[in-house]
Amino acid sequence: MIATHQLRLAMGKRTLVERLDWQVEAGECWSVIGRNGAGKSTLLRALAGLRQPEAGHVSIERRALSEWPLQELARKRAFLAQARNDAFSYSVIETVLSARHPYHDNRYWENSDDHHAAVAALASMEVDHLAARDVRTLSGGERQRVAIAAMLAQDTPLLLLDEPANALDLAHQVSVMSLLARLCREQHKTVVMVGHDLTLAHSVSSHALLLMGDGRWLAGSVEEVMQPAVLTEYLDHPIDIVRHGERTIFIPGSFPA
Ligand SMILES: Nc1ncnc2c1ncn2[C@@H]1O[C@H](COP(=O)(O)OP(=O)(O)OP(=O)(O)O)[C@@H](O)[C@H]1O
Repeated sequence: MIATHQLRLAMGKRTLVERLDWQVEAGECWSVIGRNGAGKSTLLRALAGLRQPEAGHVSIERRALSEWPLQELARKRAFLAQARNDAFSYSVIETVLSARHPYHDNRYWENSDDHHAAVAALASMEVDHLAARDVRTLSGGERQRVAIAAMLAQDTPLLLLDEPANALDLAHQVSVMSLLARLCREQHKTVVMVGHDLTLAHSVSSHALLLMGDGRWLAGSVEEVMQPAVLTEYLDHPIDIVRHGERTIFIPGSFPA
């Protein structure tokens, strides 16, 4: 679905990712994990085609990003940024409808399919009751769920999400992450997301990409990669795991007295 080829990302003199050869197949759900500043958001922006890599390239369905016409690319991948800044007054439904623009070839207004997709996406995020509200009046968690709804309404096979659980209460963290896992399993969508909650990442992801922040990286299934010793090295802090029934819970190794 999406792949990187000898990708190099750097910020000034600092190398973040070096020679990343990575393949993500359709239906897989990947979590990108690493310390603050390791380069996770930078990588996600490069995958979305919003940032030029220092070397190498990204391809979607074996075609380099630079060869994709913008409108076709917008039907292929959706991107959830980490932060939002609403400068203007738009209603929630207008915000979600605007995500349908890649499907408007020769027209500038929406049809009933767009409305149906927008309302369904709002309902899946349990924010349909907020449809008429100005986005600037929403709480942080409500705004995040509207942004995810807009992404879902774009109806792309590839979803790139930077910290989707940000600002969400516990119940919504679980429901949003479960929805993403279900989209991969049942609709063969492909998800690449950045997150800091290891337990949540492990419970919904099929694969993980660890970034060290100095160029080094490790990619594989969650069983291979999310090992306490490996995470301890990549996160520079002791990580233990506790088994609870079927679940694996990740905890920081020690708290200072
Ligand atoms: N525009 C910029 N100018 C200078 N440095 C930048 C810029 N954007 C990002 N950086 C730096 O590049 C590094 C990687 O940033 P990035 O946002 O990709 O990290 P991250 O892994 O997503 O971190 P976090 O977990 O804190 O969100 C950081 O050290 C950051 O300070």
